[in-house]
Parts: sequence; structure tokens; C-alpha cells
Amino acid sequence: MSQPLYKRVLLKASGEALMGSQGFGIDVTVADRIASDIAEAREMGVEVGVVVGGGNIFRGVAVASKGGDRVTGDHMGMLATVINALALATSLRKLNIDTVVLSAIAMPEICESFSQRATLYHLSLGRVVIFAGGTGNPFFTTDSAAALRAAEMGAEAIMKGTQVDGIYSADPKKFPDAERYEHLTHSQVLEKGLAVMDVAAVALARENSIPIIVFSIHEKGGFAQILTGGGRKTIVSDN
Ligand SMILES: Nc1ncnc2c1ncn2[C@@H]1O[C@H](COP(=O)(O)OP(=O)(O)OP(=O)(O)O)[C@@H](O)[C@H]1O
Ligand SMILES: O=c1ccn([C@@H]2O[C@H](COP(=O)(O)O)[C@@H](O)[C@H]2O)c(=O)[nH]1
Repeated sequence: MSQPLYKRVLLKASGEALMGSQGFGIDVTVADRIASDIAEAREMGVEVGVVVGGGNIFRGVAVASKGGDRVTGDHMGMLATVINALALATSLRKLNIDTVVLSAIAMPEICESFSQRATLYHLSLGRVVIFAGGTGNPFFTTDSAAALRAAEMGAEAIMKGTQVDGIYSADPKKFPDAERYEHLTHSQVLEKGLAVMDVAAVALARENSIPIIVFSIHEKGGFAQILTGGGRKTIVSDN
């Protein structure tokens, strides 16, 4: 097995990817596959924190766009990320991977509450830590939560596992001729307005000098490949 380049990373797993071909909700076979990729990373000795999106269930803008209250919509979106976190934890535990869910919104009957201290404690015991509930605040996204938790857990990189295999000159789903970048700086992502990740997330990663690696979460074994320096991806770093 190749040596990983990182000891501790934050995986941002696409919520939308979890629905598979269903169009909504969670396809357990997809959750199981993503869990097996995380298990592979653990077998390599990499400490893993995970933020899961909620796009397969709910995004706050859906309420706002129909004249509803954005904050309530965002609360619904954050609850969606808790559902996804519980599903992914279930898939990991089926593989005997010790996993804990820490939520930014207290719900003690369901999971532990987030704190940096709890995070570092669970990581030190070799557990996968899944961060649920985003940042706990409306008007943010789980990309921002990923950058925030990466900084708090001392992650060496944010691995954004998404629907596409890197950052392109334009959204490759809308512009098939768009070209993939191998490498960008955080500032270039912001200056060029490349919308694969939101501005707040990229700015926070830049401020804390945390590289972001964008890759496709649909590739089985793709996460381990990226961790060892292979695979198709875009690397965003300081220079
Ligand atoms: N310049 C770009 N390069 C690559 N992807 C882009 C770009 N601009 C827009 N995108 C789109 O951004 C999407 C990723 O955005 P987003 O983070 O919302 O999705 P996600 O990873 O599925 O997250 P969620 O967890 O919210 O479901 C890609 O699937 C792609 O279609
Ligand atoms: O910190 C956060 C994170 C998320 N939200 C809301 O949840 C949904 C789902 O997250 P995605 O990142 O879009 O997958 C998001 O659209 C927001 O409505 C939030 O309010 N705060």
C-alpha cells in the first residue's frame, strides 16, 4: 500500500452524491461505498474528519426562493446534514470503523455535541469524526463548515469529494468544453469566481493556509488514491 501524504484530513462529502440515481434522499449503496473509501483511509493510518452536505435532502435557498423564511430554510438544511451524518456513521459502523457524530446543534438524544476538545479526543482514539449540522448558523454552507472544522481539528488538507473531478474554467456540467485546472491558489479561485466551493470557505482555508483538493467522490477507491498523491484532481494551495 502506498504511503499517504497526510496524517489528518477533513473530507467534505457531497450530500447530492448520496442520493445516487434516486433524485432525492439516501441511496444506502452509495453511503456504503463512501464509507468503504473512508475505511481505506483509516487502514492507511490517516485520521479523518468528515463534513457531509445536505443537498440530497434540502437547501435553505429552496424555501427562500418560494418566498419563505431563509433562516427556517437553513435550519431545515442543517437538519438534513444530521440525517446524512447518521446514515454515513451507520455505513462506517457496518465496516467496524469506530465512528462518532458531533453536531453543531445540540441534540443529545441523537448524537454528541460538537466541541474542538471532543473532536481531538475522538481523533486521538482513532475514531472517524463526522461533523453534523454544518456551522450551526444560517447563511452558511457545509463547505464553510468543512473549512471551519478543518482549521479546528488541525487538518493538513480539505478533500472536497464532489460530483466533478476538479475545478474547471466554468461549471463542467453546463459547459462541457471547460478545462480542468491541475493547480490554483486560493486567491485565483476567488478572483476567477470559480463556483465549485463558496467564497467564505475558500477565504477561511486561505487564511489558515489549508490546501483544498477537489476530486470526484463517485470513483471507488478515489479517496485513497488522492491521499497518496494520485488520481484526477485540482489542488488549491498558497502558492
Ligand atoms: N468552475 C467550476 N469547476 C467545477 N465545478 C463547478 C464549477 N462551477 C460550478 N461547479 C459545480 O459545483 C458543484 C459542486 O458544488 P456543491 O458544493 O454545491 O455540490 P456538492 O459537492 O454536491 O455539495 P452538497 O454537499 O452541497 O450537495 C459541482 O458539481 C459543479 O457542477
Ligand atoms: O453552516 C451551515 C451549513 C448548511 N446550512 C444549510 O444546510 C443546507 C445544506 O448544506 P449544503 O452545503 O448546501 O449541502 C444549506 O443549503 C443551508 O441551507 C446552513 O444554514 N448553515
